[in-house]
Amino acid sequence: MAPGGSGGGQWRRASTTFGRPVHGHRLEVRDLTRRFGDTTVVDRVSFTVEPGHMTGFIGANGAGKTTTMRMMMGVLRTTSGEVLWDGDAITAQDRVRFGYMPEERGLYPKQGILDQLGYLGQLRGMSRQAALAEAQRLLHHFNLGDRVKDKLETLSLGNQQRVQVAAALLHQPQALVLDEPFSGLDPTAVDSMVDLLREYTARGVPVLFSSHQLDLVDRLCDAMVILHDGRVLASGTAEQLRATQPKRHRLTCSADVGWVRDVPGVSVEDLEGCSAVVTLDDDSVRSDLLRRAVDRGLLEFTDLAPSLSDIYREVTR
Ligand SMILES: Nc1ncnc2c1ncn2[C@@H]1O[C@H](COP(=O)(O)OP(=O)(O)OP(=O)(O)O)[C@@H](O)[C@H]1O
Repeated sequence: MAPGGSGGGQWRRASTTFGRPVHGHRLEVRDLTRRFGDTTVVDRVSFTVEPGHMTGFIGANGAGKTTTMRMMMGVLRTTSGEVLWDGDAITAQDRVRFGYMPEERGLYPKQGILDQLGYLGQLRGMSRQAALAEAQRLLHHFNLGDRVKDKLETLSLGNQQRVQVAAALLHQPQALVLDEPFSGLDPTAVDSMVDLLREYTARGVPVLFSSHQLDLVDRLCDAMVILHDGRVLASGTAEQLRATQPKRHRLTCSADVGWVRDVPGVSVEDLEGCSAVVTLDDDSVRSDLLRRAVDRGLLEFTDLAPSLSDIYREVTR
């Protein structure tokens, strides 16, 4: 993903996700801004959700994620900036083909879930029969196959959440914009939701979802956008983001490694007995450090790849 946007009309070229070629659509926001009164809550936000990329949208409470997603979906007016679909200004017709799970959810508590999903599918242009068939498939996937006649309000909150996600997926959407789809789900429900979303990314569907669950974002995402006080602090694929971080290494010797503090060009992040986590000013420091370590019984010197959660903590510090 290219922070700050990229040229339009390039979506047909293949992009690669973990070596897997993917064709599909690309969803982009450019300089998106929203003010409420004198307060700017989304400030020139730019990022791209590439075809087939599961993109995590993360940031503290109030960072502006929901406001950004609402503008992307056209349910909230932008103050300035634009949303692009395959490089062109997005239209209402494009958005009809999106799957959107809003923060406020929006299904009727007192209506049977299959009935309700069938109706929603029809609103989105499906035949009733096709909508019911797809709704049943999705409900079955979420282990709700025996609850299809129940009213939404009789389901547990986690199960209601699954039905809300099914509603967003019903019409074979070409893009997914999901506001905290994993909140309140148990680990099994998370896994089955992940499986389902991967069906979409495998077909090239760009998926943007917000979450506070950094471990999950780490496990699931091809790319990430980090928002802080309405601004994008970092965005890109996991690989691109990792490349921006200082390289950390674990050094372990057969005796105490306190001496490592005195090696020029070495910064110690953590030290406990025979083991330390260090960063090096540059690559030339490595041979000096290793020479000294060999003299002191070197057991291990390994590169530590930062997790996306580490990157998040680093850039929002
Ligand atoms: N209609 C509104 N009028 C005034 N301020 C608003 C309005 N909607 C949102 N805000 C403010 O915009 C800021 C961003 O809110 P938003 O809901 O987009 O954040 P968020 O990142 O989704 O947070 P959370 O993780 O808590 O859901 C907040 O300070 C919020 O109070």
